[in-house]
Amino acid sequence: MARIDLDHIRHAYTATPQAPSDYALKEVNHVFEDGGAYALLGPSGCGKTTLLNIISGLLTPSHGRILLGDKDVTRLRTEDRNIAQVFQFPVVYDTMTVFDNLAFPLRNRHVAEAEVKRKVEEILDVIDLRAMANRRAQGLTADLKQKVSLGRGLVRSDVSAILFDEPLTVIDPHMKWQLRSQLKLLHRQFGYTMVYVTHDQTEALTFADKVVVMYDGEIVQIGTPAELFDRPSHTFVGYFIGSPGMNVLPVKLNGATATIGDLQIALPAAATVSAGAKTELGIRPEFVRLSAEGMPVTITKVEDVGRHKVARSTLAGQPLTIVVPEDDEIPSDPRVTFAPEAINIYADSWRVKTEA
Ligand SMILES: Nc1ncnc2c1ncn2[C@@H]1O[C@H](COP(=O)(O)OP(=O)(O)OP(=O)(O)O)[C@@H](O)[C@H]1O
Repeated sequence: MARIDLDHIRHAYTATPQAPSDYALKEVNHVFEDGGAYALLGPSGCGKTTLLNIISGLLTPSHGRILLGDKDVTRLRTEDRNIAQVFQFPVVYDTMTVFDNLAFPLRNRHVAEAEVKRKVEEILDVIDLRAMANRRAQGLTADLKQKVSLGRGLVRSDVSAILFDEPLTVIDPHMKWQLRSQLKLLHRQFGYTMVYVTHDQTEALTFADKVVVMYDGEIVQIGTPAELFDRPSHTFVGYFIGSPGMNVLPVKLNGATATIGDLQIALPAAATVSAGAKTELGIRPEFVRLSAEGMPVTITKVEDVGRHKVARSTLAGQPLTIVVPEDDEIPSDPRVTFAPEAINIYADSWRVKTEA
């Protein structure tokens, strides 16, 4: 396995890009560590597939270099990059048996037949298809075929990285969870470098050690699920991760005080921002406390979602979502306080350090 070095990568699909908006990838300059499990997460069109295709070699970036380990592979074809790929839809050889499909990448590299057998049987257990090993792939359902594709991606242990492009799209919902757990287990066992594209946050958060959040052609944060939840680097991360997403309120800043309308909110420490920046305060609905004390809110709607209630309200004319513990009553004169340690401050959408 190898680390993946994305060295000032930019990509435009147009021949003569000029404005930043001409670039599907604006500037990606990050390292994916050897043996890390990374999920590329972001909304449709943010550039996930473009980045994955640049790593795999299906696409050559307009600018920048890509290194696998110490080797510059920017100009190498996919076949010469030593990576395994699993796509959204199954790629199997219909006339071959399930066993032979899995054995194919190994036999292609002249692995000894005893080792082929050992490895294929191990993978058959992972994808739970041992009973079908001798069946032709042709007659299998789409989700079984996709399991075979997944297995083929996992069968070689000498690859630099394994890339997955929304591989569970065609898999039954209850199977998805099982396969995801299996992938995670395999990752722990063998230490593969894995990059997994998805637009599903549950899938990303359960699969990956590090989630790479992309937005509008940029990586806006790489972090553990906890880091993305507690300290979103960009307001988009706050909004995209978590359900409901983070509240983002326009505020004026003065040292360690944020002002919204006539209300003042004490910050854990002073936030320094450049003059003229758009300043906002982020607070997750879980850390807004509804009480008899604090800043007055107007509750507009309460949704009971089982484990807790979600109250939609307005604070100084701005929308504010509050997570209310299931057994708590909504007070008749509702007020809120913000847990100070859970407050994040943003200048032009990027987080500003406020820790003392
Ligand atoms: N072959 C192409 N030619 C021109 N533009 C493209 C091409 N492929 C992608 N794009 C554009 O590049 C941007 C990024 O697309 P990309 O497919 O990488 O996003 P994505 O995050 O993978 O989206 P999705 O989740 O929908 O697959 C989009 O604006 C898309 O329209």
